[in-house]
Amino acid sequence: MEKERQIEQQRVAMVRHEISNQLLQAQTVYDKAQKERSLVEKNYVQNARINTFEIDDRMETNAEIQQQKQLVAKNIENEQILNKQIKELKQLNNSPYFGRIDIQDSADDNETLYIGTASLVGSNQEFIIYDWRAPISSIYYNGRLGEVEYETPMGKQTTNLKRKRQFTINNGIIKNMFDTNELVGDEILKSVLGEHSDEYMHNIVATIQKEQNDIIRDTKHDLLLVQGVAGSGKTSAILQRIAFLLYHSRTSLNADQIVLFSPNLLFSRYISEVLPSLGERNMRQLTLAEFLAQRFQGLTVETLFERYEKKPTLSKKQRNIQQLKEQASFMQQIKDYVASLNSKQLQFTDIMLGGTTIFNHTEISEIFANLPTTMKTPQRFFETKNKLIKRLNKLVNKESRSDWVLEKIDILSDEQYNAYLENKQRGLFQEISDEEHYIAHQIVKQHYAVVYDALYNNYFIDIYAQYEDFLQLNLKSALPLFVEHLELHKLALEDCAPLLYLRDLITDSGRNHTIAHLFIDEIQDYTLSQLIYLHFAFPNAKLTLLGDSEQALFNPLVSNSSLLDSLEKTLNIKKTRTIALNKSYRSTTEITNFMKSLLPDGDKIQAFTRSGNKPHIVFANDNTAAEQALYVHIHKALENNDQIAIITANMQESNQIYNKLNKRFPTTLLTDADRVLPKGVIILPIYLAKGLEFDNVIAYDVSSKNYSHPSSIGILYTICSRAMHHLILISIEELAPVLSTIDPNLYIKEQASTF
Ligand SMILES: Nc1ncnc2c1ncn2[C@@H]1O[C@H](COP(=O)(O)OP(=O)(O)OP(=O)(O)O)[C@@H](O)[C@H]1O
Repeated sequence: MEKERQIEQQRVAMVRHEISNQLLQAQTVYDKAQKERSLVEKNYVQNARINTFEIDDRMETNAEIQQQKQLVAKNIENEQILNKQIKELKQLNNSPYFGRIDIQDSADDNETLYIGTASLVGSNQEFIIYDWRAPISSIYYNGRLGEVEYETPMGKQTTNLKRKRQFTINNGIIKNMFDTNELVGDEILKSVLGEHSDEYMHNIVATIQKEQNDIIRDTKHDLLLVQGVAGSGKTSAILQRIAFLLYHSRTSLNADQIVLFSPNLLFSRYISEVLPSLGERNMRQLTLAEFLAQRFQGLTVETLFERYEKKPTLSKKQRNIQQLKEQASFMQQIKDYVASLNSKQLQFTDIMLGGTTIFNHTEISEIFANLPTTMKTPQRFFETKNKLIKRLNKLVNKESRSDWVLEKIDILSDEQYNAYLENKQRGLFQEISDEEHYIAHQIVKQHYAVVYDALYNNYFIDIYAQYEDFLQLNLKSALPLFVEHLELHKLALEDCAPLLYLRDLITDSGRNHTIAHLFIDEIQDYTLSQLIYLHFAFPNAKLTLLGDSEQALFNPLVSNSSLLDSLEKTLNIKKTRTIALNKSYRSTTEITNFMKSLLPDGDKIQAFTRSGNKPHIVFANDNTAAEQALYVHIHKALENNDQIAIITANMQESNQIYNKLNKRFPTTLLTDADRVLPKGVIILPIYLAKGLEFDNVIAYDVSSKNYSHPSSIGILYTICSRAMHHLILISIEELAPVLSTIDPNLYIKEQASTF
């Protein structure tokens, strides 16, 4: 093998030499392109300044400026392509590839292929490195030695896989090299997983596992539901999937057409480096709270976290109402309600400017009522809007002749006058009166801009009053609380999806047809009504939904099959596929075995063989003893590590611990507005730790006081599954029932000393 290693090392050197050459060339072209652009830009600024008094000159200048503008845009595009190329080459220079496959199509047709994060083509058009996303590269992830199949644009192909080799190359030096018959050899994976947690998630391109590869390369389904146990690589796989899709459909898909809903802002930042590390631009990323806040400006929308914090205080009646609003049937009721709306029911509202009513709600209502009843509500609404805009245009025309406007023109400075002319050059009008009329029109249009805005944005319907009407007819008991919230400019989370659905169905707006892929992480935290709305809001998007029903913090636990069943029925999607990931990679075997024993059906979870310490359960008789144990474990962890996460059931607990710790340690209490995970001691409630992982985790306090309800098992499981290497649970007085039933061999029992 040593000889082989030398040969491979020589090849790495040869490839790096080629990369350096290409890098130099690309850099030269890039520098040239940049110089050219700045020259064109300079020219453009000078031309734009040219005196434009003579009409002929002006027209010529305009054409020239347009041409230069296009030139600049083209140059920028070129530069972006070159920039991407340079980045890819730099990355390849450090680690040109991670895999090699030797294949044999026929007896005398042997081929050796190297696989890396991007492809590298030599001067004779030969592939020195294959991109991991190329069809042939899938053999590396999928095939055992022998006859293997792979998909190509021309259909299935078969070949004979003779050898599979894995590398870890750093700075051009082969650190590790294995020949393997495993799907992807455990050795390299083990060493990757043994590393410390990082501020940013890493890509898994070199060690993608077969089931993950299925998720990544699926292009046949419109709904892909990934149900994976904690730490099974769901998030990692979908980020790789995004990179794959961008490559697979590179002529028709760009990163702006992909939206990922992530559970919180910390997570958004945590995963933000994965796509760039694969040479791709990041998709659009947002949390549900951000999405809703954008749509309900002026109101304070309850977040999932606020709701979680107040859950214990809700009455049974409130909880029932909440659940009703979150079901698919409620959204169907909204749909039926809109379909059967009559003109009298529509809650039109006055459009005002300053203190003056421009359109009165009765006038709007009459316009709507006079439209043919054969038209559907959204069509009638649209026609009403058109008529209102026409009336406003008429008003603007009429008003532009009024005295106040003419007086205003008289006192305009040259600068203001030109600003009103916008792109229209002085003198393009035949008569001076035409120019003045144009200016007058502009002035009045500006005066009525807010009214135009209100019409375009459909503000002539009071959607909240409409929802009240709907509740009055369909769920009367929910009305008082909704009204009470609204008076305080607040909106409960469960009302958001139905309200948006109602608004969009009536106004035929709010939908984004350009999004081609919608990814939702932590799907178990979404209600059916939210999913129905998101599917409606992004009608052309294929869905990739991933979650772990066991990590349901906010909603009742739903099994995989019933979730898929409801999604298929309610979203009406035909081509669906579910993929289960049962192997957990994040934590050591000991931690995985511990956390799986918390679940009734935890047996399905397989631990990846990476050994470490058993978790500790610390039993404390009182608060003082628990705090002492906490200090000791923090000290110990910080000796070898620069970060430790203390995860609690809720914010109140986090707050209390923070007050105790912040004088002793560099401590940060995280909130839902935080994006950065600092070093030192970090304290956070479990919902903010979603999707994240830490070397060291302390779960505080795991007593029955916090975790006696059966639904809290999911919370404990989620907390424990955040730990990669070390897990400590501290309990005060009576241990949570679920923990007291765990096999004592799975953890180390520790008694906190009382001082
Ligand atoms: N094929 C793989 N190669 C290397 N590392 C992997 C692989 N799959 C998963 N991992 C690692 O395992 C850890 C967990 O992965 P990830 O966060 O994607 O899992 P998840 O299923 O989304 O977890 P959770 O639902 O618990 O938040 C990460 O550190 C990730 O890098």
